[in-house]
Amino acid sequence: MKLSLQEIENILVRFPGWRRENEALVKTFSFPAYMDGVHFAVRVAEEAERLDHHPDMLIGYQTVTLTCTTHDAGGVTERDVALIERIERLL
Ligand SMILES: C[C@H](O)[C@H](O)[C@H]1CNC2=NC(N)=NC(=O)C2=N1
Repeated sequence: MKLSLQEIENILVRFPGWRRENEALVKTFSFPAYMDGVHFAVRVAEEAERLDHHPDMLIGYQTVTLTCTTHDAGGVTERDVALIERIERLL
């Protein structure tokens, strides 16, 4: 079930750097080099497979931007929160 705007705001307090953009949770991660971001993206992909919940990933030169939304629900759900929790633990 989609979380309300208020629920999302309350959750975001626990996750520095994450923001809400429309119907998604978004964060841009910075890395010293391009391949560091690529390796991070692979680890995120492995975690996503474990959870069966998959973020959109944009790999930049020294950044990776993750966009987490639940397509089936058309917005942010607890599945996205579980995913960003796991992603933060990868760092
Ligand atoms: C059957 C399977 O659980 C669903 O198709 C999953 C897979 N990964 C997914 N990932 C995301 N981001 N949103 C979804 O709705 C979604 N659905």
